[in-house]
Amino acid sequence: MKISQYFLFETHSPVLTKSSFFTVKKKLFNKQEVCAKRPETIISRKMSEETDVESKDSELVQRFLDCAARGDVENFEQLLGAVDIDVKSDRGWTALMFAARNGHTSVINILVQKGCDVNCLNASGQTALEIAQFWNHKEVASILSQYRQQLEYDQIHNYYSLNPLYRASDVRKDAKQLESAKNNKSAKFIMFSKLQPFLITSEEKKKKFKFAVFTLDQLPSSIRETSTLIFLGLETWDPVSSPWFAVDLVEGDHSFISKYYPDGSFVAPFPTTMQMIQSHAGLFAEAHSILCWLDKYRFCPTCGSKQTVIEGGYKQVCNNSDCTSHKGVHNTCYPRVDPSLIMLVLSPSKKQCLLGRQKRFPPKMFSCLAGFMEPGESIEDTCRREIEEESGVKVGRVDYHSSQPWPFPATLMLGCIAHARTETITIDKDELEEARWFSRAEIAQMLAGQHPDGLFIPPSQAIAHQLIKSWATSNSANL
Ligand SMILES: NC(=O)C1=CN([C@@H]2O[C@H](COP(=O)(O)OP(=O)(O)OC[C@H]3O[C@@H](n4cnc5c(N)ncnc54)[C@H](OP(=O)(O)O)[C@@H]3O)[C@@H](O)[C@H]2O)C=CC1
Ligand SMILES: [Mg+2]
Ligand SMILES: [Mg+2]
Ligand SMILES: [Mg+2]
Ligand SMILES: [Zn+2]
Repeated sequence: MKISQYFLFETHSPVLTKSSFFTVKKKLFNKQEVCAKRPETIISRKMSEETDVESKDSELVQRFLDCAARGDVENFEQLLGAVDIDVKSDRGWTALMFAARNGHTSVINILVQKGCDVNCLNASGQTALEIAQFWNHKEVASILSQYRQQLEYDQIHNYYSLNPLYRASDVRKDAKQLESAKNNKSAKFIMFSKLQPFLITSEEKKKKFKFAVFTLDQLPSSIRETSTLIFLGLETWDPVSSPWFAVDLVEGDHSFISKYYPDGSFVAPFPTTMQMIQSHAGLFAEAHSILCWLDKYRFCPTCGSKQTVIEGGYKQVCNNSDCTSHKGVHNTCYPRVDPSLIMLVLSPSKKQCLLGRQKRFPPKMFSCLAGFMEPGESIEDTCRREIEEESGVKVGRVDYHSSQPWPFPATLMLGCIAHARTETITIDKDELEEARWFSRAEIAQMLAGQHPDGLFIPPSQAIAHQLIKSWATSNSANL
């Protein structure tokens, strides 16, 4: 039997002595463990590698890389757009690396302007910059190092966070403005049914999905009366710019959809939305999180009464006028977000990083450790607690890296770099199947899809990938 301490609260206020909580000691009986399976959220390896595998096979890719290697600008430009700009050869070499190897400044300039990934690593852990430096192509090295410096000053934007809209909370809080936005001739509407988005294939970027966008005159008036319309925002800060709405379609006649977009379909959000054009992935994150909240919080969490949806789906007010949710910090009325930590743990020597495998991961995939923030915790506390719980490793300093909305349904991933004080690993078998330290060289092989045992990390759309990559590419010469 253990002796435990209890902190006392009375109607939400802590019972305090002069300087501390008033505590009582009480015998604690054996705690019953309650284990429930989390819903499957497998990051599909197939999705992550689909682009690579298909294009690797294609003759187009060979020609693209070959033109870059030979500095054949004319033919190279013709192939741009037909293949993924960062497509890799079998040894993990990109067009940028081939051009850097042979000092083709003109190809380098084109690739950089088109937004290629200058931080890619090949299977030997080299970036294009290091290849240019090794072969003494000074002009190429100078362009690449300037561009990398510029990137370091730019804000990091993770997938699902690039929402192009100005959210215009002033418009959604004003019933008159909201009504006129719904009737605005330039208004745009995207469709959901049972929390599934209606998507089409992008004409500009084949193999990518985007929303089918409807205009006001394409929308039957009955839809606007029967469905919930979520106000997503305005196209620009200008109040007369086009408003965007997500329509949650109720059961009924949806034939207008196939009339305009016969090739589109309602799809399961995960993992298909990982393959959207980035701006639409941002729209999806906003709309899907709100719709999931409206779907789950149908009654007032405080008193159980019915609620009324207002402010374009961004608020629900309790219909019971005596309900305490109307007073003070009425945070049950607004959409909820669950903060969660995801961290790349560096070994005390900084030469290795810690990755783990959850049972639900596809075979051979390793990722960063992650865990939900608990009430009353700081980011640093959550990070240290989750790492110690899951791996037994003790962490000292924690540095913030970047964040990512993870709209399944409304998690906010806070990405950190954690500095370990110890190395011994003892895994929590409920959470992880395996965890181990990886060297930079091994990470480079995984990033290039060249690990000898076929181990790999999540795709670039996941913040886990970005954390791992940013460590592997910073100072990659020390591999
Ligand atoms: N974007 C990315 O790159 C990655 C994202 N993630 C996401 O990070 C999140 C957290 O990771 P995970 O390792 O699962 O978390 P934890 O390490 O905290 O472990 C999961 C536990 O959290 C419980 N849980 C579920 N929802 C909540 C909540 N809202 N608040 C507190 N605890 C909760 C689960 O309970 P129960 O057993 O009752 O379900 C489960 O026991 C997940 O949403 C996951 O999908 C994870 C890795 C990579
Ligand atoms: Mg955990
Ligand atoms: Mg976890
Ligand atoms: Mg946890
Ligand atoms: Zn209520």
